[in-house]
Amino acid sequence: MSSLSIRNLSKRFGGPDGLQALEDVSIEVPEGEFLILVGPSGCGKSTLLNIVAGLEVPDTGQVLVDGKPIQGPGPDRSLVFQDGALFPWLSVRQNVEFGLKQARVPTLEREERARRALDKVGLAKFEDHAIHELSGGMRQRVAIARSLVLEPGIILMDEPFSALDALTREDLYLEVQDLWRERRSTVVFVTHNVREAVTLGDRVLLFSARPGRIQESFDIDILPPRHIDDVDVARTAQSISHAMKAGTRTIYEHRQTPDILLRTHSPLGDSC
Ligand SMILES: Nc1ncnc2c1ncn2[C@@H]1O[C@H](COP(=O)(O)OP(=O)(O)OP(=O)(O)O)[C@@H](O)[C@H]1O
Repeated sequence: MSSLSIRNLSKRFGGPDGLQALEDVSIEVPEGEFLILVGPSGCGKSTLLNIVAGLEVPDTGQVLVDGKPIQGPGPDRSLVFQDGALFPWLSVRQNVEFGLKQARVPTLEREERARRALDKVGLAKFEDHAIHELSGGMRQRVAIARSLVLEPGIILMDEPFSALDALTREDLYLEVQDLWRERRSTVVFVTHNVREAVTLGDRVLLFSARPGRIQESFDIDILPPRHIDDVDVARTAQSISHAMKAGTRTIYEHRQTPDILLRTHSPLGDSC
């Protein structure tokens, strides 16, 4: 478990006249917090996660893990992507072992740790399967096992469930809550789905439309385990959605461009 400090991050793509993706974002994530980032499409959530993972370099600002500035990617942080980003030519267990192999962990220990991680996500019986034999939900479980096996202080998750059907997602919400209660990893999780955010998070940070800044912070005090259909979850999600729509409207009105004024749908699509 590690703490994460994000200090005054700004990021622009495409030079001085380019696109300002993030502007002066600062976030303190204490050890063991499950933090969720939500916000309109294109507000810089993935950019922020990539900077924390060490895959992007900010223009200004700093990321510190346990008080020390990061120097690129490291074993203290692992990233779970939307599509799992698994290697199709490797078996399920080989995928989970991959990071351990890179870290030169001895073969027997590697196999043992991979089996334990697969057991935790309910895939013990599938260790020798090929990736193409798995359903979408099973693939995301492999991606989670691959992240857990490295025992990182911080797990970064970028819309890990957005490509899954509703029932599979609901199962995974419960599994993630169980795993997290057991391990208490520090998690930063990006989603478009406000109900998902409230189901999983200790705290939800709402980003403004681009350039991404923190618009509002919501502490989620609903007792776990939470289900996405719980009344309290729905009520809290609704207030976050309202805040998001109000923020987006304010920005649109401020810009006063006709194409934007014509826009009527929610920036969250169907998920809010
Ligand atoms: N490597 C890049 N080069 C140029 N522009 C980029 C790059 N990465 C992101 N952007 C732009 O920066 C802005 C923020 O992108 P980002 O993916 O971080 O937003 P997001 O909030 O995660 O969006 P979504 O919710 O739709 O996934 C977008 O306008 C995007 O097109």
